[in-house]
This record gives sequence, structure tokens and C-alpha cells, in this order.
Amino acid sequence: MATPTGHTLPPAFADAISPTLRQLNEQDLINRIWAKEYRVWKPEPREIADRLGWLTLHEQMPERVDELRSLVSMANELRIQHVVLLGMGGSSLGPEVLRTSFGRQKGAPRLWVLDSTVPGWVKQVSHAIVPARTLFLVASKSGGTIEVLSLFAHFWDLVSNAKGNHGGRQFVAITDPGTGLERMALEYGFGQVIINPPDIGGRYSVLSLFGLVPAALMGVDVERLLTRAGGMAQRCRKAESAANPGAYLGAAMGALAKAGRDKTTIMASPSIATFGLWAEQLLAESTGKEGTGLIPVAQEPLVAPRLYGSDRLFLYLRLRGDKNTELDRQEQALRKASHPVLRFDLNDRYDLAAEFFRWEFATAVAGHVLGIQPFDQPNVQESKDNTNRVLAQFESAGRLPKQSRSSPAQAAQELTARAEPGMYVAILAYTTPSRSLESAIRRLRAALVSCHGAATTFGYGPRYLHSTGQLHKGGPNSGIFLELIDRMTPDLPIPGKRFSFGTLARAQAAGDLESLRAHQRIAVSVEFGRDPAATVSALLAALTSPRSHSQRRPAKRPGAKSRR
Ligand SMILES: O=P(O)(O)OC[C@H]1O[C@H](O)[C@H](O)[C@@H](O)[C@@H]1O
Repeated sequence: MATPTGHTLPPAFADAISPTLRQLNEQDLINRIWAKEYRVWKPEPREIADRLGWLTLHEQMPERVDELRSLVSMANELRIQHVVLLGMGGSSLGPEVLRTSFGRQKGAPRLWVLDSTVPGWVKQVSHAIVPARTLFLVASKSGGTIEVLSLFAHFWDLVSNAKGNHGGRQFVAITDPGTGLERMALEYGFGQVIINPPDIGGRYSVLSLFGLVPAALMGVDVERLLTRAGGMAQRCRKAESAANPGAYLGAAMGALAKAGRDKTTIMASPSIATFGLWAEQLLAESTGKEGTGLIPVAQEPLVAPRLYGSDRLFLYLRLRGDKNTELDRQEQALRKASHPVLRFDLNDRYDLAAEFFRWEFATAVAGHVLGIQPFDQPNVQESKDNTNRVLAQFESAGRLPKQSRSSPAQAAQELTARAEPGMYVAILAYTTPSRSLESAIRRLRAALVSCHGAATTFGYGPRYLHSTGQLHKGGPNSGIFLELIDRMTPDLPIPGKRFSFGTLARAQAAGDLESLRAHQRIAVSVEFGRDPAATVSALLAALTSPRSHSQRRPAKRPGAKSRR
């Protein structure tokens, strides 16, 4: 069980959040959340009253365990070796945390999570699996997400052409009742159609069937996960906010963000490092609206505490027995340098479920503190609409509209001129993941933090559109956006569509760039060369060259008040 010890802030910051904690108590906020009172957030119930089902999943989900067992039996019967989850945002990031944290379980199939339209990435997964021995989870709450339907079309073809395939039985849908996906699954004869309770938004759904189905298939004990979540939920019922682990975290995040510490920096033990991917969507999409919000910073390289500005709150998830030496040292150094730090101790990986609940509850509380409603995503649709417009242009003109691109040197110049303490640089890469790219990105991030005092985030496109994309457009105007776009060659057709995966990915990048600019965000777009890591290294070299420093505007010292 995750323990509360060490979970309070250093005294100066504890004083700063105590008025917020007091207010929560005076308003009886915790009981009101549990009573599902929408007025905690807004005067209207729309997209709030029907989004609070996550509070009691640990009580409802045990009833569905038999369904999960029968699914596992079906997979055994079909001699399934691989499970590929096709989903975006709330339908994929929780499973990705479980996949990477638990690793492959003995005797269970290997889980893949595919949440990209980049042809290279789709091909990588297609080549790694044995199509006739693979179960596909088509996961979408709304049942209409373009990436998911395009991926389904691709894998349906792949399976249909594979010797010894089991056709529709190799596909399982996870969706809300009455969606197009449910209808499609019946039409195509899917092996199972799993209907999730509809009163849960995607980013709060990891402890629902969206998370539990892939967990069960990969051999994780779902009852154990639910017990841990239930334990935390119980503790989050405490009406006294300082004693309530979720409310305390929510009050800290909300109150400190209001005081300028809106870069919620997540540090996690190496084995659970992807927790940040899930938390990014939860925090960013829930709170990044109406010009405010928490800016989650995950998997950022560590730098010396004196190089961080006064815009940070550090949250450290520490898994017992993991390789924590460096992070422990950093935690101590941060405390010594008077940065606010909170630590959460996990005794084993199953405690992730307790943390999922804690962070969901905390986000609901932080939303209240920030004065926004944490269950909608008003700006996500804009990029989708722009993408559709770009695709329509492609269909009529036979090519994508021309977009201005910057060279790595020009992009470096822009970053040099604009990145400063209080801001964040969002690196958005529409490409296939690789170790070399990720290490080049880490070096770039480290330079931006150390030399410019800016916070940094990194996301793969189009994944980030369903995660931090809301914050980029709806949150504070303190972001600088660096889009990096693959050549998308060789490309891959989408069966039944007049555009390919590569065109779709490019249209998504173009659509988002348009939305960012419409919101007066600083956004530059760079095309990757043949070797994406080399492009990032060129950008970094230009950024750190002495010439680039001379072009820099006089820097504010790290720690100067953040721009809000
Ligand atoms: O599960 P789906 O309905 O396919 O939605 C996937 C994702 O789509 C949108 O972009 C939303 O902003 C996300 O909150 C959601 O998780």
C-alpha cells in the first residue's frame, strides 16, 4: 500500500497551501465530490454529472472479472502470442504504463500498444507480430476515433491475408454502449465486445475495462490492482483535506500553480517511468483550459536544482527496490535548494493502481481550486477539424497544402530568442520511436533547461494530440512548440481510404500547427532528415553554439517570476 509518510511539503510551501486546505474543509468539498455534486466545478452539469463513474470503479469492476477470465480463455484457445491494443489517449496510455511497468509475464502473450498513424511505427508492430496468433483490442470510448479505425482497417487486412487466421474472432472491441464501434464489431463478428460503463472519461478510465482488459490479457492480476485502488479510494474519502492523500496532492498542485508553480514535474523510478505519460494526459487535458492549467513535465532529464526556476512543483514516485539512487539524491538536493517536493512510496508495481486513483482524485480537486471543470476537453476538436480540412484538400487536389518549414538552425534561433524561465518548450515528434532519437531529445531538453531555464515536454504525434494537446491550446500562453516531422517514407496505405497513413500523420501535424497559431502560440515546424536523431543533434548544436548565445535576448535569471 502506498504510504503517506514523507508526503507533506517543506514548511514554507505547506504554509502556502494551508489556506486552500482550509477552504476545501469549509466547503465540505470531499464529501461533495463523493456525492457527485457537479456544482463543485461549474453551475451546469454538462460533461460533469455523467463523468464521475471513476470514483467507484473498484466496487463495480470485480463484477466484470468473469468476463475478463473468459476473454483470457478465448485467447488461450486461439493460442494467442501477441495482443495489440489499438487506441488513443485515455484508451492507450494507462495500458502503456502497465505494459512497460510490469513487462512481459511468464506464459502470457506479449502486449503491444499502438497509438500512432506514422507508417514506420505501424509497420514496426505489423512486422513484429504473428498475425494469425495475435489478438487485437480495438479500444475507443467514442468508437469513432480516426487513428483507431484506420489501424483497424490495416490489421483486419493483415489478419485476413494470414494463413490459419481466425478472422473476426481475433478482434475484441472495448467501447461505450451504442457506439459505431460496437455496431462494427457485431457486423465483423468480433470475438468479444466489451461494453464499458459510459460515465467515465477516457483519461479517468485506466481502472475500468479500458485498462483491465489489456492488464488481464498480459497476465497482470486485476483483482489485486482493484484492491490497491480500493484502498486508496477509501483513504480519499477522509473529509479532512490535509489527511486525504488525493485532496492534499490536488490542493498542492492547484494552489502552487496559482502561485506561479504550474510546471508539475513528475519524477518516477526507472521501472515505472512511463507513469508520466498517463499523468500528462490526466493533468493537461483535465486542467489546461480557460487560459490556466497544470503543465505536466515528465521524463525530463535531471539538472542541478539551482537551474530550475520558481515555476516548479516536483512529484516523485518512488518504487521500492528500484534503481533509485540518482532520484533519491535529486530529491534531497531539491529539498535542500528549497524547491517544493512531494514523494509517493510504492511498495510494488501493483501500487500503481493506488496512484492512479490518488492522481485522479487530486486532479478533480485541483480543477476545483483552479476554477475549471476537469472533465471536458473543449480545444481538442479544433485540431481534428483542421486535420479533416487538410485531408479534404488532399482528396480534391491530390496533394497536401504546402506548409512553411524551418531548418534546424532557424528553429534553434527561434528557441534561443524565446525560451526563458517560466516558459515551456513542447517537442512534438511525428515519427517512429528509436533509442537514438530519444537520447538526442534528452540532450536537447537538458540544454533547454540548463541554458534557458525553460521547462520541457516531449510527446510523439499524433499521441500527444489526445493528451497534452488540450493544454497547448487551452492552457496558459507560455508554450513554445517545436514540431518535428518524419518523411513518412516508405508510406503505408489505409485500406478503404483515399489517403495513406503518412498523409494522415502529416495532416494531423499540419492541423495542429494551424490550431496552435490560431491561439497565438509560437510554433515552428522542422522536417526530419533521413536520420531523425541527426536532425535533433543539428538543432542542438545550433542552439548551443556561441553564435546562438550572442543572438539571445537578455535572459531573465532562473527563478524570475513565471509568465502566466
Ligand atoms: O477513446 P476514444 O473515444 O477513442 O478517445 C481517445 C481520446 O480522444 C480525444 O482526443 C480525447 O481528447 C481524449 O480524452 C480521448 O482519450
